[in-house]
Amino acid sequence: MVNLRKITEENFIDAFNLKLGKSQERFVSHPIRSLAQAYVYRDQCQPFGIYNDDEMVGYVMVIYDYDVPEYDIWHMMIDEKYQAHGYGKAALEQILFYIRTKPFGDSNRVTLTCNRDNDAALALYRNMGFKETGAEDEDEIELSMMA
Ligand SMILES: CC(=O)SCCNC(=O)CCNC(=O)[C@H](O)C(C)(C)COP(=O)(O)OP(=O)(O)OC[C@H]1O[C@@H](n2cnc3c(N)ncnc32)[C@H](O)[C@@H]1OP(=O)(O)O
Repeated sequence: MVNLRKITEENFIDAFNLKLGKSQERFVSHPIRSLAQAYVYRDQCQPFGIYNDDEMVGYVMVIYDYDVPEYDIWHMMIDEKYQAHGYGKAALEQILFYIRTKPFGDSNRVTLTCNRDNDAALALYRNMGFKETGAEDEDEIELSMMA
């Protein structure tokens, strides 16, 4: 069963060892880089390992933007050998459940950006109810929903 676990000293090496497909590396920062950013934003974000039972199969970070305010989903990835097993969809449901607990502040708005060529991720987000906001930055388009 898919579950989220906070990144701690117990599991950060497992996050370091997650692998993207070669063609996917341009779509998302690897957890190593993401965790460096998580340190910078440590008062407003939570990085998670995505688990199937006790096995780490992916990674994601939730960060609160106090200026909007809104919750943002950053750097979501499923290890290439575990993709297309339903883990991404199940993890996204868990992420929205976490955001509904409003861990950093009072907003139901959830936003992410995704490369316009990333068909798999765009299908996942659109199926979950995310809609384009019209904002874009180079190859990244912004999508948003109310949790
Ligand atoms: C905000 C951001 O972080 S954007 C960056 C997103 N991350 C990446 O691009 C990293 C590389 N990709 C991945 O890690 C994964 O492919 C993810 C996270 C996008 C999806 O995770 P997966 O576990 O593979 O997806 P899962 O098996 O749960 O499928 C969920 C939906 O995604 C879509 N999908 C998954 N794989 C594909 C594919 N190869 N082609 C098209 N659509 C796909 C489908 O809509 C699918 O739903 P369905 O099975 O009901 O049709």
